[in-house]
Amino acid sequence: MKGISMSTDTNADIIYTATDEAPQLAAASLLPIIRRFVSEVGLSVEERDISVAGRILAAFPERAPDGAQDDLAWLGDRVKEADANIIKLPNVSASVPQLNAAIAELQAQGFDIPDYPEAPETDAEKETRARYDAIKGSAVNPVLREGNSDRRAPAAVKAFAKEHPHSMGTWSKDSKTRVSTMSAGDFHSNEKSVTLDAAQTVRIEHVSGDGTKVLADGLSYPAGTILDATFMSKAALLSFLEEAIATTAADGTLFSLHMKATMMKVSDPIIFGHAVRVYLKPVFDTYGDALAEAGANPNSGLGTMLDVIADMPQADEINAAIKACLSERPPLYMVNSDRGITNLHVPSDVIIDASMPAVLRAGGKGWGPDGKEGDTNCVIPDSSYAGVYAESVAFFKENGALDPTTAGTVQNVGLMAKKAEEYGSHPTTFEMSASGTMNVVAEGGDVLLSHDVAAGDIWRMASTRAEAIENWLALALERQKLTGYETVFWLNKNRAHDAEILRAITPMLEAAGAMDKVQIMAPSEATQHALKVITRGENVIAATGNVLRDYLTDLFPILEVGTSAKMLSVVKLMNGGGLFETGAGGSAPKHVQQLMEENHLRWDSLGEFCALAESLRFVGEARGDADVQVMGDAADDAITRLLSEGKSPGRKVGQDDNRDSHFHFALYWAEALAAQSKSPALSETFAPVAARLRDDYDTIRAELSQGRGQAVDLGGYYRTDPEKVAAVFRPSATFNAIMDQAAG
Ligand SMILES: NC(=O)C1=CN([C@@H]2O[C@H](COP(=O)(O)OP(=O)(O)OC[C@H]3O[C@@H](n4cnc5c(N)ncnc54)[C@H](OP(=O)(O)O)[C@@H]3O)[C@@H](O)[C@H]2O)C=CC1
Ligand SMILES: O=C(O)CCC(=O)C(=O)O
Ligand SMILES: [Mg+2]
Repeated sequence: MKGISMSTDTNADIIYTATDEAPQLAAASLLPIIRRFVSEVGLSVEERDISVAGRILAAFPERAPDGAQDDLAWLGDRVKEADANIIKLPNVSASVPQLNAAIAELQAQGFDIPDYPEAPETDAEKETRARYDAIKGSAVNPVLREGNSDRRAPAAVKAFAKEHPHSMGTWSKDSKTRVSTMSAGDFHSNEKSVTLDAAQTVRIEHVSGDGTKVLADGLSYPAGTILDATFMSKAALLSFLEEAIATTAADGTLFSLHMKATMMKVSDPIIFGHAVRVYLKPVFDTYGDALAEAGANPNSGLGTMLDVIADMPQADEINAAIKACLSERPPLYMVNSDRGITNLHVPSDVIIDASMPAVLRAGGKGWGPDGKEGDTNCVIPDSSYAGVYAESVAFFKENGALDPTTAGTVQNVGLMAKKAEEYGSHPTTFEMSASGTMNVVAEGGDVLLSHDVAAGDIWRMASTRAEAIENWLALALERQKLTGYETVFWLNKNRAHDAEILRAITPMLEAAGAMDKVQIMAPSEATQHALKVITRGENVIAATGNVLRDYLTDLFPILEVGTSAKMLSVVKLMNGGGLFETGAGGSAPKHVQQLMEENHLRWDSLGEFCALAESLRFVGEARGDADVQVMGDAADDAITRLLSEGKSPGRKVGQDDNRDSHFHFALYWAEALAAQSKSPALSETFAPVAARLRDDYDTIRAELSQGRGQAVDLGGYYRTDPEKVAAVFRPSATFNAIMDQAAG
C-alpha cells in the first residue's frame, strides 16, 4: 500500500524509492519491467516509500496501522552501509500549501492525522507542528545524500541533442530582461566564516534586552569543519524589493521572483512572504491587521491568502483591492496565465534551479498575465549566486542563444555530503524575534561568530565538514583524470566561506600535485568562462558547492540538451555504497495534471534508465558478477537506441508517452541482451523475450494506447490507489503477461 510501508527489514539488492507525482506514476509501469529483467541475474528490487504522504503517516505511527515503518529513517541508516544501492527518484519537497493538501487528502481517505497547526499554542500543537516541520521542504535529500554529487549528461544524450536540437528562444541585444539582486545587507554581504581547529560542541544564542536565549545547543562538529554564519537584513530586503518593483515598472517588464522555498525551507518562505507583502503593500496597509487576524499568512503565498479571504466578511473589498493593486503594479510573471496563477501564489511553484534556466532558454522571456511572452526582471534577493544568472543574461544578449548542435558540455562535481553548506542549514536558521546579537559560542565560552541583528532579520549558520571537502576534491580530480576536461573550482576568494574552502583545499591540491591542473574562479567569472568553453564546443568540469551544484545541473542541461531529466546523477556514498538519482529535475506537477485530464504522461524516464544502468554496473563491479555488468551495459545500449530511434515521450496526447517509452526500453533491452555474446546464458534467456515483444509489437502498442485522451482517476494525488494506478499504467495485457512471467 502506497503511503505506508509494511516491509520488514529485508535487504534487497536494489532499493527503488516510491516518491510523488510524475516519477511515482512512471514507476507503476517501469518497475515491473525492471523486476522482470533483473530477476534473471538473481537480483531483487524493493520499494521504500519516501513520498510526502508516506512521510506524514510515518510521523504519526501511533495513528497508523500496526507495523508501519519510517522508510526515510531506514534509508538514512542504509546509505551509511558499504553495500547500499539505491535508485532515488525525485520527491516533492513540500511547501505549506502542499503539506496542507496532502494532509487533507489523507484525512479524507480515513487517516486520523491532525491538521497542520499554523499558530501552535498548546504543547500538543507544538509537538504536532514539530513533526510536520520535519517533513516540510527538502526533508529527504539531505538525509540520503551521504556523499558528494557527480552529475553529467550521458554521451548518448549529448550526441542525440547535437543531432536533434531542442528549440531555443531567440536573444536580442536590446532584451530588457535583467537580474536584480541586493548589494548590501544580504546573506552574501554579512557572511562570516571560521574553520574549527579542534572538535567543538557549540551553541547558538540570541542576546537581547530580554536576556540570553539559547536557540540551539549541543551542536558537535569535528576538527576541520567550516562554520559560516550570516543574516539577511529585513530592512535591506524590504527596500530592495520596493526598488526592484519600481525598476520593473520603469523598464516595462514582468516582475519575477526566483527562490528556493523548498530546499531553503526556513529562510526562503519568509523572504517570499516579504515579497508578497511589498508587492501588495496598498492591500496590507489597509487590511493588514484584518488579514493577520483571519490567519492569512503571506509566507504561504497569495493562493492560500485568497482562500482565507474568501471566508472573511470583507472578502469583496479585499479582493477588489488586490485586483486594483495587481493592475497598477508591474505585471507579474505567471505560473499559469490561463488559470490566473501568479509567481506569488505558491512559494514552491517557481523554484530558481528550474525557473531561471527556463527563462534563459526562452531567450529571456517569461509568461505575462495576458498569456503573452515578455521580458522580465528576475528578482533574486540574495547576491551569493545571482551573478551566475546575471552573467548568463549578459552573455546571451551579447552572443545570442547557445547552439545545442555544436555546444560542448559542463559537468558538475558538487560538494554535498554531510549536509554541506547552506542546504544543511534548516535546523540552524532563525527569524529574529527582537534586535540584539547572535552568537555562536564554543563550549569554553569563546564566541566563534557574532552578528548584530534587528527584529525580523533571518540569521543562519551552515557547516561543511573536512571529510566531505576531501572527498569532493578527490572526486573532482578523479573525474578530471577520467575525462581529461579542464576543471574549474567555482570559488570566490573574496567571500568568507569560499576563502575557508580555499584554505582547506590548497594543501590538498598541492599534495596531489594538482595545483596547476585546476583553475579557481568566482562564480560570475566561471559562468562566463563555462559559456565560452561550451560555445567553442569544448567541455569543462565545474567543481562547485552545494547550491551551485543544484543550480548548474539544471542550467547547463536545460540549455545543452533541453531538459535536466536526462542527466546522469550519481552520489558515491562516503561509506562505499551508491545512490543513483534520476535526472536533476523534480516531480513535474504539470505532468500529473495533464495525465489526469487526458491520460498522457509526458514524463521522460531517461533519468531512471540511466540510474538503473549505473546501479547495475555498481552491483556487478562490487560482486565481480559479469552477468550483472552485462545487464547494465545492455540497458545503456537500450538507452542509446531509444534516443536514436526517437522513442522518448512526446508532449502532446496522441504522441508516444511515458508508457510507450518504457515498452521500447524493454524491447531494446531484451534485444541487446539477446544480441550480446559476453554472456551466452543471458542471450539464450532473453532471445525468446525479445522475440515475443517484437512479434506482439503491434498488439502491445494498440493496447497501450487505449483510453488516451480521456480523463483518468488515480484515487488520489498524494496517496493514489495502487490498483487504479496499475490499471492506467499497465493497460496492455499482452505486455504484462510477458513481464509478469516468472524468471528462469
Ligand atoms: N531530487 C529531487 O528530489 C528533486 C525534487 N524536486 C521537487 O520537485 C517538485 C517540482 O519541482 P520543479 O522545480 O517544478 O521542477 P521540475 O523539474 O519538476 O519541473 C520543471 C519542468 O521541467 C521539465 N521536466 C522535468 N523533469 C522532466 C522529465 N522527467 N520529463 C520531461 N520533462 C521534465 C518539465 O517541463 P515541461 O513542462 O516543459 O514538460 C517540468 O515542467 C518540487 O517539489 C521540488 O522540490 C525538484 C528537483 C529535484
Ligand atoms: O531536495 C530538493 O528540494 C530539490 C533538490 C534539487 O533540486 C536537486 O538536487 O537538484
Ligand atoms: Mg535542482
